[in-house]
Amino acid sequence: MGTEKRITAADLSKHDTTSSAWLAVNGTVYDFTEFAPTHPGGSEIIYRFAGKDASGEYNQIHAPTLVEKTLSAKRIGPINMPPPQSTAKPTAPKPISTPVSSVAVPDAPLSLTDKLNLDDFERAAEQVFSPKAWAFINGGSNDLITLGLNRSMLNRIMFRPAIFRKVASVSTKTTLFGCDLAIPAFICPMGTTRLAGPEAEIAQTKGAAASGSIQCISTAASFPLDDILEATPKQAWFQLYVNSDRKITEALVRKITNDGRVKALFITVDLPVVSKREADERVKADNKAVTNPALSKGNNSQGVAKSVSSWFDANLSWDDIAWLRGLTHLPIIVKGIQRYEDAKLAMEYGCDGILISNHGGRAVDGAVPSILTLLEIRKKCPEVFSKLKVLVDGGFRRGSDIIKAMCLGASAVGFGRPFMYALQHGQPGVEHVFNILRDELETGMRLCGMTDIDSDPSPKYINTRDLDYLVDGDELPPLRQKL
Ligand code: HEM
Ligand SMILES: Cc1cc2nc3c(=O)[nH]c(=O)nc-3n(C[C@H](O)[C@H](O)[C@H](O)COP(=O)(O)O)c2cc1C
Repeated sequence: MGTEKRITAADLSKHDTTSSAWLAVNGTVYDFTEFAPTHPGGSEIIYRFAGKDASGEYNQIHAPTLVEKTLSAKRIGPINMPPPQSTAKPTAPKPISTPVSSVAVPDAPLSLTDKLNLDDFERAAEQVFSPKAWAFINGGSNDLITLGLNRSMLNRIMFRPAIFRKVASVSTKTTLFGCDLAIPAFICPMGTTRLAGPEAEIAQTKGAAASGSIQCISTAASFPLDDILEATPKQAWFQLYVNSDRKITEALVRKITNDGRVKALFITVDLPVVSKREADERVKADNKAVTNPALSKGNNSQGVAKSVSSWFDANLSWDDIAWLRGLTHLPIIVKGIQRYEDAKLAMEYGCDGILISNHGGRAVDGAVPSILTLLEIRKKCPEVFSKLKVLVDGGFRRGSDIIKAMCLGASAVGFGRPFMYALQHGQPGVEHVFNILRDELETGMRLCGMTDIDSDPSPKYINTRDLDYLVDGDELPPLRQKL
């Protein structure tokens, strides 16, 4: 590239309109004119940086390879000015102990190995994440009611431990959708992951593999899908947001089907439209340092959540399961089940599984906490469990929480935010979270008198009286043979 003509800052600044929008990203100028209206994060952010260097904003959210791969045909050339010093608050997380970037290590509140539980990761994240990252990741919708209930309801289930059960040796292994799992836990799909740490989904997929588990890759991942799959040694699941342009989704589903490493397809249905996330909006409103007045459409206070959701298809229906089925042979799992009637419909429409989820309290606020939906499905339509795999996420933070869900018939539990907080430490952080969960799971099983997570869990091991009155129905019949 030595002889390539360099673009000057003056050249770049002339392309600051919707009809010619050039942006510099990491030393290279690209023509974003055609791409801007289709940008999943909204066109406004692109236009705001038209004619300018967007590296600071871009790198918080996306991996360097994303623009290189997506817009290689629109590359104009190298820029001859250094990337600007960000005028916004710093947003890249600062590592605590295991450095994941060249940022200086601050006074360490807790080293990685000193972190004893998943809440330790959350507390540390609050200290080291930028305000924007913390608001987006930790936040939920409206008054955070469902966010809080997800966890507090789990805490209202009590164990009924059995004694004299020869628990010296226990097995936490399971198999799901053709994947062997060391514990029945997986990394939930999460978008904009790079806000939490530069290695983002790469660290998550490698960390999951090293721990014998699996990541469900989000449609809205920070890294290009190819990069994540290349880093995935064996197996991954994929989460689908259906694009209003169905052709884009069809190509994507065919691609992941043909890849071979993707073993299951999760279609997310609990967020047909954008939800209201106020912490997120407030931080965004605070961060108006760089604007392009010529292009401003008046409202640039929408937060990360609002802008990322504008490309979702809000017209999905149960009939679209047949459309998906026509595109892939992979197991299809509906993510975002929040009532027993929909669990039954998923069964009737031939889905292979459901993931009970309210998006971690990020969809409609006031929705039933996930553990209660699981209880409701057990009481109202227990037949679902023999036809479908039932997974659950939302507020799970302990190995013992996994046992509670398994006792109610779940096949596996998803963990979201803890694996974002783990990214402070990159891959070692992800592995440490899995280690903690496995250790807590084994200990909890032994203390409850279980030896095999696949066959032992049953309602006999838990007391749900504190929740039962919230769902009417009969006493729970056991699902598994051994009590
Ligand atoms: C070819 C290049 C790009 C691609 C393929 C791309 C893709 C995406 C995708 C898929 C999302 C949605 C993430 C989610 O739902 O969690 C997104 C969000 C976002 N993108 Fe991009 N993007 C590109 C360029 C840029 C550039 C140049 C900027 C900065 C000027 C940018 C800033 C953002 C921001 C800030 C969000 C999150 C929403 C927000 O904070 O308002 N992107 N982008
Ligand atoms: C920062 C963040 C981003 C998320 N992005 C997605 C996504 O792209 N697709 C999706 O289906 N769910 C997404 N979710 C929801 C998670 O998959 C999962 O349902 C939820 O986080 C589980 O709750 P927990 O965080 O309490 O464990 C996201 C959650 C968070 C916290």
